[in-house]
Amino acid sequence: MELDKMDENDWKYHGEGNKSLVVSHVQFSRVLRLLKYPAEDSENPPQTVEQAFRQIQNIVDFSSNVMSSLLGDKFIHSGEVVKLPLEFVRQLSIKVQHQRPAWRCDKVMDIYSGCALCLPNLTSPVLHQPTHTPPLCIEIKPKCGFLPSSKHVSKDIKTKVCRFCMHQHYKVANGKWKRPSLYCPLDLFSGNRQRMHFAIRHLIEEPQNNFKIFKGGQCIYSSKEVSDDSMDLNCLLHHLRPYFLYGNNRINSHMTSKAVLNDFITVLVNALLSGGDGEVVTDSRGEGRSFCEASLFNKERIRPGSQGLPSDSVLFRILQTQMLDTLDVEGLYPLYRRVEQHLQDFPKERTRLQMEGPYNEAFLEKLQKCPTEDDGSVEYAVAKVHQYRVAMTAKDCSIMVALVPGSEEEEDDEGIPTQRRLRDFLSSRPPALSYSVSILDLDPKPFDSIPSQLRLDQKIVSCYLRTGGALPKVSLPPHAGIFTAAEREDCTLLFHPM
Ligand SMILES: O=P(O)(O)O[C@@H]1[C@@H](OP(=O)(O)O)[C@H](OP(=O)(O)O)[C@H](O)[C@H](OP(=O)(O)O)[C@H]1OP(=O)(O)O
Ligand SMILES: Nc1ncnc2c1ncn2[C@@H]1O[C@H](COP(=O)(O)OP(=O)(O)OP(=O)(O)O)[C@@H](O)[C@H]1O
Repeated sequence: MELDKMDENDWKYHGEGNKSLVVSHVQFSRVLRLLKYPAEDSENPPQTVEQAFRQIQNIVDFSSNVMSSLLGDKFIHSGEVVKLPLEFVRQLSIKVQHQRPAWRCDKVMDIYSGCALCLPNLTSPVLHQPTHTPPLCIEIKPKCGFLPSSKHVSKDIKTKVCRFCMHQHYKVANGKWKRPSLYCPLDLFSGNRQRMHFAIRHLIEEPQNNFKIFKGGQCIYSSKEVSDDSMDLNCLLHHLRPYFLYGNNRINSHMTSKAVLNDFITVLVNALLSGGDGEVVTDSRGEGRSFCEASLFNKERIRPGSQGLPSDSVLFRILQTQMLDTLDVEGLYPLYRRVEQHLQDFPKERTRLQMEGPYNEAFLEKLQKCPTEDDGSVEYAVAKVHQYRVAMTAKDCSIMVALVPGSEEEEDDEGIPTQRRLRDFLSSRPPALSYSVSILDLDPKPFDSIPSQLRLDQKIVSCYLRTGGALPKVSLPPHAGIFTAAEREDCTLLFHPM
């Protein structure tokens, strides 16, 4: 990529979150992630070029020096900061504007600094061998996978119903989403295949901002708008079918929709549990803390067998990092206040305590060497705050699973199709799809955001208690003709046992 010869026509809108907007290159497997600002700041840049550059460099450092050590560097692509011509950025901003979802337009793309993060495009991985069917990439934002056990938790409900499930009530009540999602992160993080299947089914049913599917780099399935009435599941099935035709099905092209979805979810569960030969760790969330009372999964249906995640799987690593939040925001807040007071008294300490970075090894050491007991020191409080911020990042990151079909030209040394291809073609087992797993969106969460996180926590809990945990019936997701009422009761009716 030649930075002095940038042409907006080589880039297209790819997606965005709350803090950044992403464009992808039309030819190469690269994306540019640009900062966003509140629309009211659009006339005056809210920070200088140097500050914007530092903000993005902080993201790179936090990802490569801190999160990658906790999550495993095999999952992480930290990217690099690039300085783009301002005219290119302005033209790009005009070009992508009409493709942006209306509900994200309360923020505008940064057109002043010219700084961006350049990353590999995880939705169109570079292939060693060409395939007729393009890679399928599934993005999951799993959110928090455990119930807090901190003694500082003031409302019992927080130890029974997970934050995501409670938050759904608040989001629907406030119009962020029209319908609630019945996905429960505790099922996804359980390591139990039945529960994971159940969780993914609900992500498909109501993706919100937690689930997207890309084919050949194009988003083919997501919640486009707040008011989106129904996801076209049939259209999704049409896209998925070619990846899951095998054995006799491949010959007569017949496969039921349920079988296609079932195979798709099975492959996804396999990828999420993969990661080498790591031992399976019994549920690290502790006795009684691994089930959310709001999940519709029927516990009695669990077949004996695997419970817990392989220790080198992506889900295990994310969960362990999330669990660095040992105090819950309620227990953390007094420590935040201690640090805040200290910084007011000694402003120069902000640098020594690395409140805004640099995110280097010393920062990682600070949070890893935190004493177990509170000795009243500011060092203890800072270490807990740093741990909490890292946990917040892990609670808000996304997983990208890339599924790559075997190459059609795959041959052994003598030019004969490999045994595996032949076996897949003839057998009644799903064809081998190779997969790779990455984690994205590993930005540091600002120290100053802790008070608003406490306020949001309080609002979510009181909204849930006010409604008694009951969701309005009319707002339940439609099932696009695929999920029947009986299937809602029992996931095993829809999805075959594995
Ligand atoms: O607080 P939460 O759990 O609602 O998470 C926010 C996300 O909302 P979600 O519930 O996932 O829809 C929110 O996502 P959306 O804008 O809703 O897509 C952001 O990821 C936000 O992070 P940041 O402030 O942009 O760094 C996230 O904020 P924090 O991670 O800073 O709390
Ligand atoms: N390296 C990448 N390759 C492909 N797509 C990406 C990449 N990074 C981000 N994206 C896409 O862009 C979207 C927005 O990116 P990202 O989640 O990093 O934004 P954000 O503003 O930080 O999100 P949040 O709302 O969580 O703060 C992602 O959901 C994903 O679909």
